[in-house]
Amino acid sequence: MRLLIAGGGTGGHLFPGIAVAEEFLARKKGNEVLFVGTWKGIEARVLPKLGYRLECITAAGIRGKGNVARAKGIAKFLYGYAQSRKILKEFKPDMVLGVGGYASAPALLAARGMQIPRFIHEQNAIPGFTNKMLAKVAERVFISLEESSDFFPEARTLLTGNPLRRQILEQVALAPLQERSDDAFHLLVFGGSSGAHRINVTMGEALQFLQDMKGRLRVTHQTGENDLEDVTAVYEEQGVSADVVPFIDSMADAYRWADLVVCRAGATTIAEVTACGKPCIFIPYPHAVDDHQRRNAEALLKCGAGFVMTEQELSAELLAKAIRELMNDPAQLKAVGEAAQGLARLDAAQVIVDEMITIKREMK
Ligand SMILES: CC(=O)N[C@H]1[C@@H](OP(=O)(O)OP(=O)(O)OC[C@H]2O[C@@H](n3ccc(=O)[nH]c3=O)[C@H](O)[C@@H]2O)O[C@H](CO)[C@@H](O)[C@@H]1O
Repeated sequence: MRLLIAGGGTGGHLFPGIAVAEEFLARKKGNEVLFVGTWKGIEARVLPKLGYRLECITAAGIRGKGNVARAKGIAKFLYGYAQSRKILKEFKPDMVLGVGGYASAPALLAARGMQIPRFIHEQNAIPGFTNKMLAKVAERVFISLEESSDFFPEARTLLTGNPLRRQILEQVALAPLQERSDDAFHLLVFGGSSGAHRINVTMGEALQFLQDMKGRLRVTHQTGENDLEDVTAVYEEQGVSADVVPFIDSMADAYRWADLVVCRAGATTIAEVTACGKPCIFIPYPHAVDDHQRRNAEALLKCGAGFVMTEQELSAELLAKAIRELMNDPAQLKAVGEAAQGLARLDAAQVIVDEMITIKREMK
């Protein structure tokens, strides 16, 4: 069978797509996957390295901008639609899965015109415009969180959770076997797939308040592309041992290593840290559509499964205080990690692949 996966832009959309691709390819020798995305998206950097085929189309948002930008968006959409039809004719997929992001709309709509079964996956509690629109033409809408069911037609919506990549699932299986030999404290700081400037700056400033802890503190800090040099310099100045990188290829290794995580609260990040049972201080991105990151984080806070600091309350001193307290309270860290793990759902990719294959067979 052949599966086309459309969308991306950010890691939060792309990585669940990769998780479904892994599951689909593992089902049967000879299964094929093709991704459709854009050159600007994270997919153009990540997929070729992993050995996946990627076709890039032209796509852009067409909502809520000035008239000129809107007209340009529509023209790009129509061009992307024509490109998608051509790709579909050549690849002849049995089914198409949209994972959100600009490229998913032209590809899914072209699939509709060619009567190829179509599916979408929504990662967030509050769906974006593209998925709300595409739900009208999808055979099934797979959702990660109960909250988003209100936005989609009940009869065609299935709660699956957010698909996790094999590297993360393997980490989950390994976790109980791992023991640490040193008494260093491992802190992982990352700001979603593109890094977070505010987290970079605040964490850098927090180091001055953690001087008494620096004997034990080891940090891995993902900065994104822009702040790498500045953040590296701050750790050096403050004498805190750190591995500062623009992007982490193996998040599974990073999670395994970490005793505590400071991060944004994107949907895919949440799915991963809960699966790995990691205690986190979430700093939600305040400009995410409908403030959905805050909602994601608060859902965990409510269950004692994470800590939350909004950007409004965030300060270097407060962040340092929270880190220090948790460094000195392994019992609390353990309890919060376990509560997080209790919320994880691990079989999303399997359920999605099962459902797509079943529906494809029924439609024959
Ligand atoms: C600012 C914004 O609107 N962000 C959205 C975007 O975020 P973003 O792309 O940051 O999404 P998430 O936080 O959900 O996921 C990040 C993904 O990137 C991976 N990763 C991250 C850092 C790294 O160095 N290496 C790496 O592989 C993580 O393992 C994870 O798989 O899409 C998500 C899913 O639609 C939304 O919930 C987020 O709100």
